[in-house]
Amino acid sequence: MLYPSGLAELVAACHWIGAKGWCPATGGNMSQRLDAETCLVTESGKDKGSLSEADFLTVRLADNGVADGRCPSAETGLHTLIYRLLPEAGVVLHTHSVNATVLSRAEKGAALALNGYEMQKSLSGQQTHLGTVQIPIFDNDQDIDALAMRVADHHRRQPLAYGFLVRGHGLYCFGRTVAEARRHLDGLEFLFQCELTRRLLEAK
Ligand SMILES: CSCCC(=O)C(=O)COP(=O)(O)O
Ligand SMILES: [Zn+2]
Repeated sequence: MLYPSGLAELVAACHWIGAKGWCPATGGNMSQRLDAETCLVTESGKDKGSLSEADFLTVRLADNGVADGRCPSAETGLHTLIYRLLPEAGVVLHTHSVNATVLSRAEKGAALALNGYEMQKSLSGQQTHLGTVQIPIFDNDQDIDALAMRVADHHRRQPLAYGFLVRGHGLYCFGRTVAEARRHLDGLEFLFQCELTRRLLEAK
């Protein structure tokens, strides 16, 4: 297979994510849009911190179909949903960090509200710490189609930006490019760490 030029950058981002400890065991999955109809998605069950370009499979956005009989991520339906809903999305990163996993359970509401942090400006379009960034939280579900339907319903009422949490599971985040998705992931993970620490300190 001829790999697209941007894929090396995504593989490097996966290695960085692995080094950060945000994809323990075989957790997490990553993807990159190829065009209006297809994307590349990581093969299921791999260690996402030590991927190579050969570990990405071409998947159809319309029906999650794969040409060569290999098995893409069990959560492929969430990646393809994001590309269908957001034509500007070019890269999706899904991680299982401790902070995203714990905070998504500690917050019982339907969204995590982040405000007062300078690092909110790591998210495209955010210009001040005075605004509130709402990261939606969806209850986890082993039925990815059902989870994807809830995400799609939410998007129709309130368009997704940056990403969303899945309760007790992890973070999905996205960007137009690898660099933007990576900045969003780094920024959100920093904000999760701050918010979790703040809640712990203020609970005393
Ligand atoms: C131990 S990981 C459980 C499945 C999961 O949530 C995940 O992100 C990895 O699934 P994949 O099929 O993409 O390897
Ligand atoms: Zn997962």
